[in-house]
Amino acid sequence: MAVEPLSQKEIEDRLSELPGWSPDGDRIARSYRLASHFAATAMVVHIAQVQEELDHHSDLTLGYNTVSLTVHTHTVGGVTEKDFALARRIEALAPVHGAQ
Ligand SMILES: C[C@H](O)[C@H](O)[C@H]1CNC2=NC(N)=NC(=O)C2=N1
Repeated sequence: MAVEPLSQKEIEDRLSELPGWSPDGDRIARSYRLASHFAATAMVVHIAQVQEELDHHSDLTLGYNTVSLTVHTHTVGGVTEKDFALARRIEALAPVHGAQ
């Protein structure tokens, strides 16, 4: 997969198709609210499985009933298609966990 940094317009276009995700400096970011701490923790484990599968990892914070994460591509120090591929996979698994 291409790992060239995306332009601001390319990032904005892709974010427009990912409700809840937003630009955050040289990253993209999303926060989820869940029904309990255990639900949030289970979602973190699921995200970790997907990240290992993709070999692409977010920086993630587990709160009482929240999961907050940012994603960027370390090797280029910016946002690439790999970040959006991970974001889409996280969006796809979020409903399983009742994440808002
Ligand atoms: C060696 C390993 O494939 C690389 O370090 C991977 C691991 N996970 C990664 N995750 C992210 N977000 N960016 C990377 O450049 C990256 N590189």
